Parts: sequence; C-alpha cells; structure tokens
Amino acid sequence: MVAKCFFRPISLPFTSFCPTLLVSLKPSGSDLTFVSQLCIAAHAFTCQTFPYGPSLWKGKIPSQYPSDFEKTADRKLLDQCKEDGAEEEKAIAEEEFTREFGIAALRVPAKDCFALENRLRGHLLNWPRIRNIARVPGDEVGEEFVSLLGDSRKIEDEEAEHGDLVVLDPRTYGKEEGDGESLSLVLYREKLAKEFNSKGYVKFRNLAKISRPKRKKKRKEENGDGGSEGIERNRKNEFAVVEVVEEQEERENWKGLLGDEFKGKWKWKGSTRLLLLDERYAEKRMEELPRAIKVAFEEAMKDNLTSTFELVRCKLTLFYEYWQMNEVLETLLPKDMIVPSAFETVGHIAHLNLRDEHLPYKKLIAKVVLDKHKPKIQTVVNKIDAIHNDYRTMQLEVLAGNHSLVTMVVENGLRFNVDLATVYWNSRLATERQRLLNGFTRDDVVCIVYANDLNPHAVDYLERNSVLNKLERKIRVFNMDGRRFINAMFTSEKAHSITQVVMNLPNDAVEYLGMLSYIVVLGHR
Ligand SMILES: C[S@@+](CC[C@H](N)C(=O)[O-])C[C@H]1O[C@@H](n2cnc3c(N)ncnc32)[C@H](O)[C@@H]1O
Repeated sequence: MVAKCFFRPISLPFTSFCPTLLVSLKPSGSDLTFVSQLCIAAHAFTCQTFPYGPSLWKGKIPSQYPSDFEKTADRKLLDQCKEDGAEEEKAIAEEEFTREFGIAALRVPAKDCFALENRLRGHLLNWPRIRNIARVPGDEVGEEFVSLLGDSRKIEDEEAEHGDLVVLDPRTYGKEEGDGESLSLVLYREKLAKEFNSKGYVKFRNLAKISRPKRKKKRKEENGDGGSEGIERNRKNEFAVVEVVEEQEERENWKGLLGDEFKGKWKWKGSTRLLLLDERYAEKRMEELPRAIKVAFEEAMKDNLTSTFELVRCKLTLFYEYWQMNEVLETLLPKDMIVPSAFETVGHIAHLNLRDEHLPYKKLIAKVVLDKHKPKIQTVVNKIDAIHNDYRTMQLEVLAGNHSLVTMVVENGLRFNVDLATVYWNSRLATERQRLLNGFTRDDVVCIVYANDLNPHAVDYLERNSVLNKLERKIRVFNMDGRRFINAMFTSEKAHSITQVVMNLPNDAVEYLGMLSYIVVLGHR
C-alpha cells in the first residue's frame, strides 16, 4: 500500500491555508527552531507509517500513466520553467494527479442507507470531502422495475402465472438449463417483448424507455461526445468517482443490452447505495469485519434482504480536482522547498508574496492557486517589489488568470471597488477598521466625514464607493497633502464638530499632528 515516504515540513497542521491572512513564509529565529523540532517529530512519525487518509503518495497511479511520478511531464515542465524563466503560463498535466484506491463497501438498500450510515459511522470511510454514502450508475431502480424484474418474491408469482418465464428466468441469471446452455439476455428481452399487447406497453411500459435512447444523450453522441463514458464523463463535474470493480464484466453485458441507465442494476435488486468502509477494511472478508457490520448483515439476512446487503470491492478514483493546493504543490516543487501555503485575497484577486526560490516556478504555483480556488479567484498576482511610493501602491505582476486588477471587496456590509494597480488596499486592515469603529461612542458620531488622500485615483474610488454605498451625502472628499488638509480643517469652524481623527499613514502621520492634541487618519475611504 505504501508507495513512497515523503517528508515535507509543510504538511504540519500549523501551516494550513488561511484565505485572508498572509502567513509569513520566513519564520523568525525562535520559530525556526520550533519548526525544525516539529519537523523531526513529523518525519519520525511518517517514516513508520502513512497517516490515515488519501495521499498522492499512497494511491495507485492508473496504469496508463507513468509509474515513476518523479519523471512525469510535470517534472520536465519544472525543469523547463527554470530554463525559460517561467515566461509562459504553464499547463498542468492533470491526469497525472489521478490516484486509485481499493476500498470495500457495503451495498445496502437505498431506503436504509442513512440509518445504516448512522449506525456504522465509526467503521465508514472518513476522508476529507468524500461522502461515505456513494452512488454508482444505475443504483436507482423504479418501483415498477423492482416489482417487474427484481423482487424475487414477485418473480415467483410471475413464474406461476407465465410458465414460459419460469424456464427463461434461471437461464438469464446464468444458470444451466437442461440443454446445458445459458440463455442470453437478448432472448429474455425478446420474451418480455412478446408480452406487449397491441395498445402499447401496458404491462411492460418501462421497457419502452429502455429501448429508446434519451434525446439528450443522442444529441451528445451527434456532437462526438458520446464515446467518453464512465470515469471520463463523470470527471468533468466530479473530483472523485466510486466504481464497483467485481461486477464490471457482467455490468458491461447488461449495459450493451439495456443502455447506460441500467448498467449498474444487472441483478435488479431495487435501489441501492454503497456505504464506503474505512480504508483498513479494504481487503477484509465479511467474517473479518467488525461485529457491528456483521450484526447489520445478519439482521438483513433475517429480513430476507440478502440480495441488497452485500460486501463489494470498489475502486475510489480521486482526480486532480480533489487534491488541495498544498498537496499538488508538494509533488510539483523540489523536495527541499517550502510550499507556499497561503495568500491574501482582494476580491477576485489572489495576492502571493513569493520568496526568491519560488520565482522559477511562479507561473506553475499561480496556476495551481487559480485551479484550486476557482471561481472565487480569477486572477493571481505576485508582489514584485517592496512598497516605496507615496501612494503606497504595490508593484504587481499578474501570473495567472485574467489581467484585471479592478475588483470588488465586501467588508463589514459595505462594498468597495478598488483598482490594485493604482490604489492602496489591504484586506488585513479589515480587523483594524472594525476595531476603530468599535472604539467610537454615541457621542463621537459625526454626520459628515471629512476624507482626504493624496492619491487622485484613491480619491476617485472614494467618491465612487461612497455613491455605491449611498453615503455620498455624508462624506466630503478632499485630494490634498495631509498636512495642508489638517491645517485647513482645524483653522475652519468645522473643527468644532470633529471629535475623532483617524490617520493611517504609519510612516509620516505623526509629523502631521501639528496643533492637534489627538488625531485621526482619514485615508482614501
Ligand atoms: C496605508 S495607505 C491607507 C489607505 C486607506 N486609508 C486604507 O485604510 O486602506 C496610506 C494612504 O495615505 C496616502 N498618503 C500618502 N501620503 C499622503 C499625504 N502626504 N497626504 C495625504 N495622504 C497621503 C496614500 O495615498 C495611501 O492611500
């Protein structure tokens, strides 16, 4: 089961992703010691055994892909990234992140699945984002079909009524008859078809549905999409697929005859669901399973439901879409490199602060960030220089996604349009802004806010945003140097009504105090 040992400090829980807070990737001296010690502990642990749960290093790579992950196209791509300075947006070979896991499951009647899930919870698969009640194609069977073909008690009644079927039915299910040959499903279906009367499908009306391909599907086939099925078709919308592996062959036979819709219901047992069992039971037989499962099985046997309570082997396939950003990056970046695990978000923009060592891989990192946080994130940028201009705007390089740096931020119920190319914005200040608001008292409430910023773009956005939030009548906007603004305010009669001044220009604000005893900073908002 264990494919490879993988020791990466980033796997430690305290480095987990936080969408709004930019976690520093450079620990301070004392932190570093702490990290190293924990890493050693983590290494010792992973060396002995793989932790519970799915991992790109644990699952089986589907046979059509290279078995040595180190030499995949992505690895070559990385080398290429280094050579060409990561100029192009890199495509990721998503298929190479597909992993298959063998697991066991209980097939149970659909109507009982929630009760059984509750009852057997401790024994079910507990992997992130994987539901332990699984559906497989064809597990839904209409009541008419159950009574028509699936329920053994009803079939017995039918047999008594229609002598021919008594002969045909056992052969359909693969049993030998007098002549030693097993009757094909085609013959069985023909026999059923003879039961139709001239008015139409009175008795077997659902067989009409079976014979007729669905319109939607037909259209798909015309478009050339019809060939892809099973995993390929599912994976467009899903990050994981469960397949029952034991019945593959038989199912294919039924599928050929009756169409996709019925390929999973070859035994006509009625609607069923799969309860995925914990990974440690993957290879176990029924008698080796925990008592709770065996008791549930015995109860089902007593109720004569054995046909819909069985242990089956499954293949759980996880696709690129399943894996988290750090899991994908851990496999893509060089082993000794700390994986960027966090970024700041401003509206639709993810703002990275990459270290120098990441720069050769910046496009690849950005692509993974984009893939893993769509649709909320549409653009990934990296800060390319420290802020050292008066307007405090950042030099940003767009690494992936659309190139628009104009975005909408919602904070404390207010909406702000900002253009990161021309205006300073820092989502991390949201808490500080809230703290300031909390500090105001009833007596501090002023009907008019005097707002000033040196940056004309910031002032432009301030005006737009005050309109956007229907506050334009309560805000007076100025575009002046802070010193002049404060002097002007406090030499006018407006000074009498001002109780608070907020000034968030940390470097210089203190110099603007001038004649004030206490000061507020008014930024571009
Ligand atoms: C740290 S940003 C804060 C922006 C905004 N108030 C906020 O909270 O997001 C500092 C702001 O001070 C403005 N600024 C810089 N020098 C200034 C000056 N001399 N007078 C007035 N505003 C100034 C910058 O344009 C920038 O928007």
